[in-house]
Amino acid sequence: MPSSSSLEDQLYPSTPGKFKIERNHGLMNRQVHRCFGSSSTMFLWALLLIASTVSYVTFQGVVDSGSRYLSASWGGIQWEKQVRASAQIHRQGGMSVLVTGAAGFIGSHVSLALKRRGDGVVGLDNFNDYYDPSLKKARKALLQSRGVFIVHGDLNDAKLLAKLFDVVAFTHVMHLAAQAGVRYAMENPMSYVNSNIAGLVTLLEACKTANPQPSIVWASSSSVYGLNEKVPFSESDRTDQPASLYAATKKAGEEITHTYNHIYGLSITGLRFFTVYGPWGRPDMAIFTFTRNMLQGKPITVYRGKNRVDLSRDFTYIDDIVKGCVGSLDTSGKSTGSGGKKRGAAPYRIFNLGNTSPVTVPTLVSILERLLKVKAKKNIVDMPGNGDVPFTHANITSARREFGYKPTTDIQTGLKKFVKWYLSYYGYGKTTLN
Ligand SMILES: O=C(O)[C@H]1O[C@H](OP(=O)(O)OP(=O)(O)OC[C@H]2O[C@@H](n3ccc(=O)[nH]c3=O)[C@H](O)[C@@H]2O)[C@H](O)[C@@H](O)[C@@H]1O
Repeated sequence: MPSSSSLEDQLYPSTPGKFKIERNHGLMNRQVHRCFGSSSTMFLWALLLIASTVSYVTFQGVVDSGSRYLSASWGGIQWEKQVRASAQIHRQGGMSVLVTGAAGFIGSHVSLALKRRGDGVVGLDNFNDYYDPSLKKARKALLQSRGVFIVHGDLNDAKLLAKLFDVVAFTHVMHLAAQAGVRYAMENPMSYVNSNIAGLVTLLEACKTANPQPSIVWASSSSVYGLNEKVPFSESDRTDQPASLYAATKKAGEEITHTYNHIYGLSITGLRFFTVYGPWGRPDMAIFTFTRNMLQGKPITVYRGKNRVDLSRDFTYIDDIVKGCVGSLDTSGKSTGSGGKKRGAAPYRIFNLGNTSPVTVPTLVSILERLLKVKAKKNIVDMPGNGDVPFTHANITSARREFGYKPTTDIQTGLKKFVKWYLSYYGYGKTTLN
């Protein structure tokens, strides 16, 4: 039978602030005695207290795990069935690919292309509101109609990633989830750190632990070339003078993936995309905002570089990028590690995926004017120092040599396809395109 002092010990364990506690002891003793009267009733009260504490803790546990399943949209038998069905391979020698950012612009296109040729595809996306999530939901519906299931979850959810690798032995990961946009990094820097650094590491940790380890192809960016002036940009050019935090996080991603390749034998391919555009594109990008504003009769802001030089971009059409992504996956080579241990050297590759024909922003606007039959109201302003670079231009020799990458869509053709999609998606009815 515990003495009253042992109960007091539980209430007031020995601490460095002993003097104060002893002072309170007397008071506590008096209160305890007033409440409990005799030592036997005190014991009963003690039992009751312990029992209620235990049942409270147990109840909290149930509530916690219950709320995780209630709030998380993943887990359960039905969910696992959907994941497995989506990952099913329907061609000989096919692969099962986890596509992160599958409800995004490039992710949705790559997912569809892989599924179309018979590969297994499972998407992962957190459907954040960096831009209108209804567009992401529409892409999701499209993918769902083609048999691609998108898991609603976050890259930083290590438990979810472990579960996914538990349910499916993915052969490849196409990592396209990221915080994109060069200028938004001034507004919300931490979102870049969360997605492009922390999220990337969480994913790599899951990949390194997975057995078998998948091969990883992931989205870097042309922005890593930063303030370089030598054109066209080659993969071996310096990438140590980024102009935005976005670019810095992508550059960091290249270093981080190198570490995982080196230590754990993960096969890694980084793709430096050059201003990708096309149907289902990103609403934060210039082609999208220009089109929207011009159709709504609103002005557009056209940035201009130093000495009134026009800015230019190596705008690359989505279908060409998809071919580059699929080519990278097909030639990625295997990861060598298992159980978190490296068993040999694995490929580490970086490729530019651009169009090789830069176009100035004013030229872009004039093509849109012709296609939309609208005269743009242009505000021409000096390029603010918020992350932009004056020009980009890709050298694609490496990607051509490794997997026959050869962009075939010029800006006129690509913009025509984009505008056609835009008009139909946003209900502008039938417009004949020139
Ligand atoms: O290639 C890349 O690495 C990057 O391409 C784009 O970045 P950016 O080239 O800046 O694409 P846009 O935001 O569409 O801008 C295209 C051009 O239009 C200009 N622009 C943009 C917005 C605007 O209001 N006015 C304007 O003149 C920009 O200065 C730039 O020269 C993407 O937003 C990045 O996520 C991607 O990583």
